[in-house]
Amino acid sequence: MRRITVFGATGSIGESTFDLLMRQGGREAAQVVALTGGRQVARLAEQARALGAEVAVTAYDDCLPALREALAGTGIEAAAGAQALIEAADRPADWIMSGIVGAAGLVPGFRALRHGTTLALANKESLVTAGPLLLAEARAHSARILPVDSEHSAVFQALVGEDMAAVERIIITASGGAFRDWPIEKLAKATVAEASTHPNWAMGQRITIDSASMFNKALEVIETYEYFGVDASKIEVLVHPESLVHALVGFADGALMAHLGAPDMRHAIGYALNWPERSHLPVARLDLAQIGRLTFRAPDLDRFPALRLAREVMATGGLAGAAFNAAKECALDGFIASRIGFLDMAAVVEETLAQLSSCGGLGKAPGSLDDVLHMDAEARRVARQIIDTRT
Ligand SMILES: NC(=O)C1=CN([C@@H]2O[C@H](COP(=O)(O)OP(=O)(O)OC[C@H]3O[C@@H](n4cnc5c(N)ncnc54)[C@H](OP(=O)(O)O)[C@@H]3O)[C@@H](O)[C@H]2O)C=CC1
Ligand SMILES: CC(=O)[C@@H](O)[C@H](O)COP(=O)(O)O
Ligand SMILES: [Mn+2]
Repeated sequence: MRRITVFGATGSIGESTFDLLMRQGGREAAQVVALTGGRQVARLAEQARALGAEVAVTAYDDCLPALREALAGTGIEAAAGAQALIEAADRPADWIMSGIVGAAGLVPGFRALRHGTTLALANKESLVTAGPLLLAEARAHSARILPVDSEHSAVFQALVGEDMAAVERIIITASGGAFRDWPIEKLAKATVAEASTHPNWAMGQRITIDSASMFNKALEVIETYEYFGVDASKIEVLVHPESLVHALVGFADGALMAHLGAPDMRHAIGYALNWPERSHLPVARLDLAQIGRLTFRAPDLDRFPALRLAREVMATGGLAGAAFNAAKECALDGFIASRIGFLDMAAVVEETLAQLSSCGGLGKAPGSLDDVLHMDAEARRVARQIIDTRT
């Protein structure tokens, strides 16, 4: 039986993965090795029981007693903390979902690659912060990374059997998020509750707010750049409010291959789970006659400066992606805590990059994961200082 581990099992990606595993036969069809979560230990224990996992891991030490209690008498091991996440990554598995949110997902996923696993990568931050290192690690250990972010899964699918040399452009779509049509004056006063509602997708709060600020799309442009290895000038963002076309690939002969599907992450997760085959998935089928029309427009870089910053990050290269992501995570924390306003998030990230750039070293290629983690910590320190001066 295939051995499977899910990092971030209690989150939005994790729950969709859990749903598919259960539908595909649960413990009868797969040997579930490890399930990991954070504070939702009751749910983590429930999932571990349902799938007969070998071990359940919470990221937080103070959650361990509750997890142990919830798993008492089941024979399922309970563990906690950063080291336990690494040990979970070291348990041999054929397929691993990387579904932790934020840079916290980098180390466990990176570690799993050394065992030659197939890593289904939802955690876009891994590629943004350490793309070249991650891909090199996969190559070194004959491991495989399959993209799970909906746009990147769509591009991956459009590229099957194609020659990368014939790719003229990659277009990833953006819903435009909660504030697609808001004027800039209104954006300045946007609340956390308003930013936490996505027009089309049901996702975790952090990516939902990133979608509203377009930081999600900014991360995804860099993710495209790192994963598919195309020149930054070939990557375009297209606002598509319906979120039915997920990406398009343009070829040398002028053909545009589009990927369409319902806004349901079980498609991209299921594709990675069943790859290289396609199996039935419980996602809605599109009735295009009923839908009638699809709309597209160019993104507005004045209201959503994150997209402009992503271009600067790609031009700088090296450790700029790690700094960008870390500053963005701190700015997002600041917004969620109502310490800074919605538009301040981009200002904090831009200022952090400017300060780090003036110190030099932002464009230096990381020699190891330690270099990435060091830049991550440094960018958080600078971003927090900037947030402090604004509050
Ligand atoms: N949701 C979606 O549809 C999509 C998500 N993605 C990407 O997938 C990743 C997960 O997103 P999403 O599922 O929305 O996020 P959620 O916030 O819904 O879930 C995050 C998961 O990670 C756990 N977690 C949180 N913080 C930590 C930490 N510091 N260390 C270890 N585990 C932690 C959470 O545990 P707990 O909840 O128990 O505290 C939960 O299991 C992100 O990188 C996101 O960008 C990409 C495309 C679509
Ligand atoms: C489902 C998925 O892949 C998300 O990353 C999605 O792209 C978010 O929607 P936005 O297009 O609004 O950022
Ligand atoms: Mn996406």
